[in-house]
Amino acid sequence: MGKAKGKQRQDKYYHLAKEQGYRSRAAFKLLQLDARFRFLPTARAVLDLCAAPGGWVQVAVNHAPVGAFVVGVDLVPIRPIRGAHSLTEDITTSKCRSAVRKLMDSKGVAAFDVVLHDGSPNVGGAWAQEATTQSALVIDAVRLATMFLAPKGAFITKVLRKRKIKRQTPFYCLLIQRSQQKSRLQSSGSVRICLQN
Ligand SMILES: C[S@@+](CC[C@H](N)C(=O)[O-])C[C@H]1O[C@@H](n2cnc3c(N)ncnc32)[C@H](O)[C@@H]1O
Repeated sequence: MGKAKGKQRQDKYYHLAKEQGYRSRAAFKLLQLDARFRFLPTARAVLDLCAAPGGWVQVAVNHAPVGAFVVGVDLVPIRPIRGAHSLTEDITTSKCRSAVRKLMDSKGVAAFDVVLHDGSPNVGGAWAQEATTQSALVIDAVRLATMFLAPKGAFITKVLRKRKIKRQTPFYCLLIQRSQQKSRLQSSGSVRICLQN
């Protein structure tokens, strides 16, 4: 079964996003995660990987402290969001890593307190192919998180899980980086977020 399109996508969260000025219904997934884990209110620097059209970036700007350094990265350009920076880059490339580092250096930022990843491959089609490509993106996001996350920082990623009816269900897990071993990420819990009517 393919992804819902057009009117089928216009559920409660689609309308709420329109009402509240969010660019995507995905914004409510991050709002639910933050309501549960409270990682944004103390985040002075947030990196959002695969961020277009920018719903999560909007949530990060609204819920992180005023003046926080918020960066969204995507293959496609993100329309400007007040209080955020954006990079048009492929997160699987070293060019992207260099661009993020350059922007951090220009602002005197040493690490991100929160790294977010809501990436989905830009391909329609077979579930297995989409899930495999999405898993590869998660690995690239973990690599970037390992590189850029501050000690005790939070990394949030989307992982697709297959349901009985063969549709993908986004599944988000929260990982916290260990403070004593900066290069290791330790899972501190996971949560499944489904936006339902
Ligand atoms: C579900 S959307 C993200 C929605 C976003 N969290 C929001 O709230 O607006 C998934 C995004 O992943 C991006 N993407 C897929 N592969 C990518 C890659 N290799 N590098 C950067 N972005 C990628 C797509 O361009 C798409 O914009």
